[in-house]
Amino acid sequence: MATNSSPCSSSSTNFLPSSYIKNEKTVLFSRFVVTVPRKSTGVTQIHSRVQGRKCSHIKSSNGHPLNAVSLKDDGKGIPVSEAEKEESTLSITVVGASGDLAKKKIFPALFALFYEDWLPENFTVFGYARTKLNDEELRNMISGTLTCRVNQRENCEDKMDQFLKRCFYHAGQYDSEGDFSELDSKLKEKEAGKVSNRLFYLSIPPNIFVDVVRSVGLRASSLNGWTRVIVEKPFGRDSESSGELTRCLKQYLTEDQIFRIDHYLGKELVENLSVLRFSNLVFEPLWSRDYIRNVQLIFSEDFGTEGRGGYFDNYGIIRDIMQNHLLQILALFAMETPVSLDAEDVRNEKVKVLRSMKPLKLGDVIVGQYKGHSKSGRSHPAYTDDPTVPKGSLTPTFAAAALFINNARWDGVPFLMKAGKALHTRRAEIRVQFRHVPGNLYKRNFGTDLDMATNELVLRVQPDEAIYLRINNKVPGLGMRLDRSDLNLLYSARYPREIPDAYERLLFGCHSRGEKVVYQK
Ligand SMILES: NC(=O)C1=CN([C@@H]2O[C@H](COP(=O)(O)OP(=O)(O)OC[C@H]3O[C@@H](n4cnc5c(N)ncnc54)[C@H](OP(=O)(O)O)[C@@H]3O)[C@@H](O)[C@H]2O)C=CC1
Ligand SMILES: O=C1O[C@H](COP(=O)(O)O)[C@@H](O)[C@H](O)[C@H]1O
Repeated sequence: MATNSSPCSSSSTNFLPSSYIKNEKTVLFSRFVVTVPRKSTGVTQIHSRVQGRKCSHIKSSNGHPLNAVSLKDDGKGIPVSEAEKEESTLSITVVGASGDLAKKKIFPALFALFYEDWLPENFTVFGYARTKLNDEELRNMISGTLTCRVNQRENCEDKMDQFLKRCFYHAGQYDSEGDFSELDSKLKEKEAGKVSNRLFYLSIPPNIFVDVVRSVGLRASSLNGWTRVIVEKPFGRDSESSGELTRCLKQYLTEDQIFRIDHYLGKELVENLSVLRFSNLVFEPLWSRDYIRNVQLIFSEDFGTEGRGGYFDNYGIIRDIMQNHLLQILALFAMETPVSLDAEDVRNEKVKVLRSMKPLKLGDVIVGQYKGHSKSGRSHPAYTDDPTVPKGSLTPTFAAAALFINNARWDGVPFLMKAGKALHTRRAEIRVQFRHVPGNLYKRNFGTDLDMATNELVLRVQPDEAIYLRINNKVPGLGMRLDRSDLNLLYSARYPREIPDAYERLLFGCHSRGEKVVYQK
């Protein structure tokens, strides 16, 4: 078992299986969400007017703006003036730049932010990993994954060239302070004496998080601006290992510098969940056990681990998808109305939901693992055929679970989570099934299957983002035939603009804390 006195090295991180929900709180910084441990510095939002525009600054409870916190000032923070902001630089280092997430999501998201002018004037992107590459090789590697918005292709090539010229690479070991010192020198060169803000995205396996944070903290943090580190999941395997990881990270960073993100909370439809519920009178009165029969949270992918087995096999689908992405959605869905949209208020309501949850029983869970099969002349390998998966592995790649919230609003309503890899389709949905109409006058028209006639509200998170409500209506004509139809808000029809990727929202939030978003509207 991990103890307070154990050393914070990767090899000492002892992961034990069980739930690790209880130790965490979720903070919503206006446009994105991070989880922080319970005793973290609180945040509050204050409003002021800058140049005639209303804007929000998020302040830490120590009274300083969070965006002024520098590692070297021990987390106490130094206020940054507007003039200093003009003169500041932003350096974004993608640690693990050679990996799957970096190539698929992080570099493309950074390019999209640049394309849309959401990055500051002075910025530099660095890739860091062990793989030996030079700047040009990094640029070649990522250029294939950068895409322009479908509806905004003008100057796309130019913009890509401009972006790639700002991308550099440094090869190094994750536990080498010397290698991070060299990175620091390269960063300083690009920052050219300006106030330097540094963002490190840890796109690496979790067993090396602490090594990197130590090296960053000791050798590559900013001396005159802020330093922030973004980590996604898995943030430990259970309560103890999650706490241990926090303790280790906090030896080198203050809480304000650690951004624990969940990229599902950056998805457009997940952001819209609260808007739908709290800004439309029609839904909130129905949002309880009185009207809702069950809630389904569904994640499926039509591809397998495909070389990510080394990571996946240690975690399985429950820790990869359910404990974080689906549980965050569940908490947002089920929470009471927060006092305000401020981070702390939303987080507090979500924590109450998690604390009211009935511990999951083995009998309420099923697990499975995908097998190989052939379809239309193509063969699809089994999970254990993946060379990165240990032979004979029993790690689940599919799970379904019924969860219950023991509170006045949700008592007895099953929240059904289903998640799987290598299934038939790729989709993520929230499906809300309502109760039957009591004494339904039209039941004869529906036949025996009353379930067919119940209303359903669906938030299709991806692909083809949509919100639709299944209702019953009369088929036009002299007879009385009923039909089921969808009142459908299909995003591609209503909003022809491409929807930003979740990582764009999160990366933007981490470097700006949403200030530009607030300025704009
Ligand atoms: N892929 C995804 O869709 C998502 C991933 N994540 C999280 O992001 C992080 C990165 O994921 P992903 O890119 O898929 O991971 P990868 O397995 O692709 O690893 C990223 C890089 O880390 C280095 N690396 C890999 N294994 C080791 C090791 N055992 N020891 C030291 N370095 C290693 C490699 O770089 P090099 O050898 O060049 O040093 C590799 O290119 C993980 O924490 C993952 O859980 C979160 C959400 C989604
Ligand atoms: O966190 C993860 O998410 C991806 C799926 O993300 P999406 O945004 O493409 O839906 C999943 O493939 C991966 O296993 C998991 O680690």
